[in-house]
Amino acid sequence: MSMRKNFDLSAYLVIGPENTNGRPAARIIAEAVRAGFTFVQIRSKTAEARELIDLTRAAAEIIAAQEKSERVALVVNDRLDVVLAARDAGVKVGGIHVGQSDIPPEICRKYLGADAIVGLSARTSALIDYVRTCDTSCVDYFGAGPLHPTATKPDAGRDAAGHVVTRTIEELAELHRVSPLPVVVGGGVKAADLPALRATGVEGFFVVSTIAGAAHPFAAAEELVHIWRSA
Ligand SMILES: Cc1ncc(COP(=O)(O)OP(=O)(O)O)c(N)n1
Ligand SMILES: Cc1nc(C(=O)O)sc1CCOP(=O)(O)O
Ligand SMILES: [Mg+2]
Repeated sequence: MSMRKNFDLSAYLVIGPENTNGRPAARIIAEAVRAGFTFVQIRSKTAEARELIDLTRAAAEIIAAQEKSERVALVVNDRLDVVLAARDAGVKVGGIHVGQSDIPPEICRKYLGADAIVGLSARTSALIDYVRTCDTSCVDYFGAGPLHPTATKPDAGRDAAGHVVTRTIEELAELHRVSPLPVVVGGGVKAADLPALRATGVEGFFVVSTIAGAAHPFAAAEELVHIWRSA
């Protein structure tokens, strides 16, 4: 079955080489997947294309080595060129995550095909109206945030006046109610946020630093997965 019909957003790792305090990103991906993370996004604002392709290949091999290729989705942030190059090299990469100012989802769909996963960051202003009315025909899920201000993405939630606007738990519950697509929420997410986030009904959480910056990434990942599953 194609991953597009079968992905699990519940525990979603976003990671790149600049997030790991000098440790290999591949090692942290391996630990998170072993701990039960269900979705991996390769995201780097500094790596060159070749480094991104290599990391995407390493992530796909890690997922396959744990016999989770049919259950753990792998996507690349922003870089349609990297997804295409990785696929051309035989790497099992499921799709792409794009934002409002990135390559349009319909172009991603056109080049990646019907089986690919295309994730879209929901617009931060007027979020609820946006997800209710936007064209979702070629999108598979929404990323929403930030739950808290975050140094990982200082522009997340920044409004025209330069203020960071975070999403409230009430807003996220409403977002879940009106969204035609599954929603994953991130931005400064920590273990203590998960029970309230789970109660909104959204399909999952995404994290960078709570795993990639942790002294013990496996333990951090296991804790998040356990809390989400038992909340
Ligand atoms: C799952 C998920 N949700 C939101 C984002 C943010 O995407 P975007 O707005 O395009 O910002 P960058 O990540 O490209 O800086 C995401 N990456 N993943
Ligand atoms: C990639 C990303 N997107 C966000 C959004 O709000 O759209 S916040 C974010 C970074 C999340 O990193 P951390 O878990 O370290 O806060
Ligand atoms: Mg983007």
